[in-house]
Amino acid sequence: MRIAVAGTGYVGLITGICLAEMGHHVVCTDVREEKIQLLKTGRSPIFEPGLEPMLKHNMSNGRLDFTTNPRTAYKNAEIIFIAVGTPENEDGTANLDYIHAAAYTIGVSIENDVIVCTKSTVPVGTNEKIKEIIQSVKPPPLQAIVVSNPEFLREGTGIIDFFNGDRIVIGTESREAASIMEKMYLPLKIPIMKTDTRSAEMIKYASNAFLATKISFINEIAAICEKVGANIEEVAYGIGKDKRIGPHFLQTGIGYGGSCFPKDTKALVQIAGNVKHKFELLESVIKVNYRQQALAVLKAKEILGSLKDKRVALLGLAFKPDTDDVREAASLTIAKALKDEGAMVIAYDPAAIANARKVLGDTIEYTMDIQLAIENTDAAIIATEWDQIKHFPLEIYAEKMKSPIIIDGRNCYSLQDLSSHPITYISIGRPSIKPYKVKS
Ligand SMILES: NC(=O)c1ccc[n+]([C@@H]2O[C@H](COP(=O)([O-])OP(=O)(O)OC[C@H]3O[C@@H](n4cnc5c(N)ncnc54)[C@H](O)[C@@H]3O)[C@@H](O)[C@H]2O)c1
Ligand SMILES: O=c1ccn([C@@H]2O[C@H](COP(=O)(O)OP(=O)(O)O[C@H]3O[C@H](CO)[C@@H](O)[C@H](O)[C@H]3O)[C@@H](O)[C@H]2O)c(=O)[nH]1
Repeated sequence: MRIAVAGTGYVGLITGICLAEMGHHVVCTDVREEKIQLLKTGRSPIFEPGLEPMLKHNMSNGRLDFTTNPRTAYKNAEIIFIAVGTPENEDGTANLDYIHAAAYTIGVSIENDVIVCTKSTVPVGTNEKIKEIIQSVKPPPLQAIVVSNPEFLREGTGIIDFFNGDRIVIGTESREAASIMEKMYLPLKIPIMKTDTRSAEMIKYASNAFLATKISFINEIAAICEKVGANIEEVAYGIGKDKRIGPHFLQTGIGYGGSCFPKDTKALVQIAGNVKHKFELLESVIKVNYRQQALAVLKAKEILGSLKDKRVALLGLAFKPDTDDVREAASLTIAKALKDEGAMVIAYDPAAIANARKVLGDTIEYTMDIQLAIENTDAAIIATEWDQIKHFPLEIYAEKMKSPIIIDGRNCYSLQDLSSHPITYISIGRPSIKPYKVKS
């Protein structure tokens, strides 16, 4: 099929490249000239495992192209995917400016009947608005059928998720469009659910809200475990064995970040509020997450006293491993809090330094070498469970740090491994090892 994708961010680019890999002819378009220029040279503007080789492969076989010109992208397209951003407004609602602009450009550009398929996460009713905007510039008889097709991929495993998703949701009132979309996805052999547009839009928010709820729930249990002397790892394993609960998304830590859970939970609270429903459960999930992101610095203060002039290594900047994305990452909250306390911060990350620097500037130091990061520091805070951090030898902490104190916000190390090292180790929801008070 001939497919166009609007937006070459995490979702648009992964979707476009994977559709080309399936054998479709794909043209991706973006308003950002520098992204398109980079992509045209076969390089990916984002760090996503496996993406660049697949990009190069499909460009060289002629199935994948990039342009800043929407008319070129949409010419003769049978399906246009919208994958532009829907960031949060100050009041927590979803900002739909990019969606509306993309819809308008589609309306202006199209010259044949087309399916417009929304991958972006959008509040209920948005697809109706998209249709309205397109029709306002391109009225019938030209037909643009709008379909909601929410995306469930995770950053860092985007390609795996595209080809092995748990389900594909197709939301439309048009049987014809649903069957074309179904045919397109059929080779993936992923269960397809066809539903109405509004339910499809809601499925996306409800999925993310539920997953965020699991995380905040386990973080609450972890806080109680610390006080009653239980071990959260044992507890999460024990409850996850119950098939009705399941083992996923029960990893405790310093909270969820990323471009989706924080904004989508807030947007759903607003969506509920708009219809006079106070979503109290989700409001608490969000509150718990703020508390969780503040935890690492509180624990550092408990053990070190004042953080003024203390040198602290911040290990991990990305909101999760295998991505360069720092949007809403706990590391940013931690870095700012440490600076507010007067600490000197040196951060390590294998992929996300450039993006973190855009937010934090030169308020902290950066390095891509863990040994350099921890050298002569008073404490190390682990914010992301990169493999490079999880497998970093404990004896080197003891050797290189001024005082070997690790505050592990992602429970990277097993307590047994710690017991043979002279390290003070504070993690989340588990007993602390050799904690001692350092006089400030
Ligand atoms: N990041 C994820 O893992 C993920 C997963 C599922 C769903 N989503 C949702 O998908 C959407 C996109 O997320 P993302 O992380 O890929 O965003 P992103 O910010 O990484 O990328 C969005 C891209 O759209 C481009 N753009 C903006 N306006 C445009 C226009 N009019 N025409 C063409 N391009 C335009 C931007 O320049 C940018 O490159 C959001 O609604 C998000 O909630 C994201
Ligand atoms: O048990 C867990 C699982 C995750 N996290 C944190 O939760 C955040 C999000 O992680 P993850 O869901 O793996 O990454 P995302 O790429 O943000 O993916 C989520 O958000 C996407 C955008 O909507 C959806 O498409 C995905 O289905 C959904 O998992 C990260 O900060 C993780 O550290 C935890 O703290 N504990």
